[in-house]
Amino acid sequence: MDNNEKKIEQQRVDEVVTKLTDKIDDTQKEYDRAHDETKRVQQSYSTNTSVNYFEVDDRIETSAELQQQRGLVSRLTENESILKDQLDTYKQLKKSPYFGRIDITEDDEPTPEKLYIGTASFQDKNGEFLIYDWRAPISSIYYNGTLGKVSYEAPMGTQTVTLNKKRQFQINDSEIKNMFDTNETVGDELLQSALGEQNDEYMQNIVATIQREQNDIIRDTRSDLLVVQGVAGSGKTSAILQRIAFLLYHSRDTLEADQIILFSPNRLFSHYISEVLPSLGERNMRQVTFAEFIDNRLKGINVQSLFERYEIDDTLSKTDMNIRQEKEAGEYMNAITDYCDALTADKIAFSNINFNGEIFFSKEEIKRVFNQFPAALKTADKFTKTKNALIKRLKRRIDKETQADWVNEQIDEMNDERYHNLLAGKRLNDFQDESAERFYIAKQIVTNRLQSVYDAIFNNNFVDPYVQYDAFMKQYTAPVHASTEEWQSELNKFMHKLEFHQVELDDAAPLLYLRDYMCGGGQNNTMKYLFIDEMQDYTVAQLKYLKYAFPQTKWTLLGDSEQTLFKSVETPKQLLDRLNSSFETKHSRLISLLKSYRSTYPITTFAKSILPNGSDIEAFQRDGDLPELIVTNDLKESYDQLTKLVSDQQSKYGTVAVLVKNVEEANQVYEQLHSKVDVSLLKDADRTLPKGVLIIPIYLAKGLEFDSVIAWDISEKNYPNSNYTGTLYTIFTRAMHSLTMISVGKVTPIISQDSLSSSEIKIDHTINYD
Ligand SMILES: Nc1ncnc2c1ncn2[C@@H]1O[C@H](COP(=O)(O)OP(=O)(O)OP(=O)(O)O)[C@@H](O)[C@H]1O
Repeated sequence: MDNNEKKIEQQRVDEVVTKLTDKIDDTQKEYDRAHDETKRVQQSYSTNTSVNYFEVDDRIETSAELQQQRGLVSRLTENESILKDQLDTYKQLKKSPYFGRIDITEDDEPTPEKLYIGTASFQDKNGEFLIYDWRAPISSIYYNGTLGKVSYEAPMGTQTVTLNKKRQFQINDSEIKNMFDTNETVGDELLQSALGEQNDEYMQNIVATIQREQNDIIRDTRSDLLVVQGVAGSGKTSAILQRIAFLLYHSRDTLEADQIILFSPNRLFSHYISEVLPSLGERNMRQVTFAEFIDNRLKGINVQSLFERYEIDDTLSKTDMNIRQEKEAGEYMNAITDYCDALTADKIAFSNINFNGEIFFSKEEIKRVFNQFPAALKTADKFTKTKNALIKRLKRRIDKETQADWVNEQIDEMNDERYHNLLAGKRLNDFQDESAERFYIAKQIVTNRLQSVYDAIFNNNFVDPYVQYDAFMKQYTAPVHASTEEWQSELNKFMHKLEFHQVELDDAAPLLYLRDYMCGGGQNNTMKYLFIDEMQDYTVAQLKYLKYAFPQTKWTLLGDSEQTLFKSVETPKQLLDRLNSSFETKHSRLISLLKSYRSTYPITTFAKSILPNGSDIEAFQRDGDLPELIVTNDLKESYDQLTKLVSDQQSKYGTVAVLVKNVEEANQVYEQLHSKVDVSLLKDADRTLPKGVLIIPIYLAKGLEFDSVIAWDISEKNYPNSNYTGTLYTIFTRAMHSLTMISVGKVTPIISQDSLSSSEIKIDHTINYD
């Protein structure tokens, strides 16, 4: 591209930057004013709270006034935070105002228009768009269209225009570093440069280089079940995050970030992706791991985590596996639905509601209440009616208790501040006389005291879900995958573990479903979108429970069936069949991503060579060193090699990870290394990635990436058969620029002669196949 053209573009960048600078100054002033105002109101608020409360009228008036002031403060704070967000956006734009330009002509408008596309929109004083937000309807042309006639979806329907030019920019610190004209979705040059960079603690946004098939995922607003099967490094996680940013923009009047929930594979991952949405000017969605979600709903019980389960997977018997399969299937959940629907009062495990060590509502009383409702009602409806009836009874007992001596004593001894707090929200005219006010205060005191009884009713704590689940299992006959005796011993195991407050992961979703479905609770109707990353790690039973728990959400599921850990790899078709049979949706869509962007060409080519269907995977053309395999004679030699390797890689790359099979191996490697080189051992509870070389069990590294990966001990002993193909594939594909493998003795058969002949790697010791 000629220099003159670049000069003209730089001039435009300069003009936009000048306007942005003015805008930043104005917004800063506005922000300072807003900040002062908030401070002023807050100060007067705290002066007001110190007025005296001796007179009844004063007390109530003060309370009403304080309510008003609280409202004002919260409005001002909100305004301040909007201005702060705007300031941040303008400052970010100033560094890099845009990354794309499209020249278009509309059919009825002969003069071409130049539109510039960036991470947020920016208008000048006359309302003219100097930058279009990448999520604006017209910006989709940038990602989708090749030159010529193109169409895009706008609020008023499909629009068609002619795309005359597409230009890409790399602008750093207000200066154009590179620019290209292209006819492709987003040309290779920019992508090469983005992917060639070294990794840091946080994932980056990819809005400047979104690829066409990723754009389909990001901009889909029709599907209520969107399933993305994407190979390792194909941008699934990136696509979800940009999709969330897109949805927040597209439905900005009706959708808030906290109505979106993402189930992420582990806590490190949550931290890793935490900067993407803020870098696009959006708030983060809610994020939770499945284990956290379960723990929250089964308080007081220690639910086995997926990670704990991985650790013992090797030791399980065939029977254990069969039973697990039984409980993970959709049919098991269907059986629970049928069981709950048919429950009668005498089959329900009611329990007493206690207060202060004494029975407040006995289980017999609760059962009688339950039994008075028509048999034809659904079990959950009977539960709701029972709850309402119990709450009525509780209220009657509260009213009676207000006359008790202890209550009168408390009121007489109460200090002004507490009295005032109990009156919060009340106005002067709300009470006829002082005794009405005293009754109100007494009621507050008793209600507070009996809060735990109310909570017990509200949370359905008058039924024992564990006993009920046990009863369900007892009557559950003819398991498909296990014999009657095996099933019986499973029942004993469940109750035995429960004594120690433990529940296995396979039981968690069925148990929760039984509890919630039976009582009609545990549903969140405010959540509008649900995302699951690494969907291959979820069982159908778990997905069904989530479907029950979030009934109003649209679903986006992303995963890679090849990255299944510690079990044999399932084909995408099998995975999909499982999903399709448990989701009854109107608009479902499957998108496959076959191109892998994360790793260099040699690494992807090698990684895919170990998969049975690896040839479908397309490696992005990015140069790099060949993966290296070091085969040693014994453990000592391996540790020596590893120590050398760690120091060497550390000097070359920002992030280096030694990926191992499990915690035991991680501990052993750490023991050997930590006195010689700077290494950190990562555990399940860790939320952030420390600097230096990391030793990580593979299940904690899911979804993450590192400049350099050292795959520890990929020997036959450690990875004996194809059950581990997914595990090794996941390890290899965490590497962006460098992959080194160490094998203590004979190499795993997963790296077969065939796989070696279809890819190129550097081997420092002959592999012996016999
Ligand atoms: N269009 C793109 N432009 C720039 N970088 C991209 C693009 N698509 C993917 N990448 C990069 O490729 C890497 C892999 O992306 P991501 O983690 O989203 O893939 P994934 O499919 O979730 O991977 P995995 O399943 O292996 O965890 C990231 O570094 C991401 O930034």
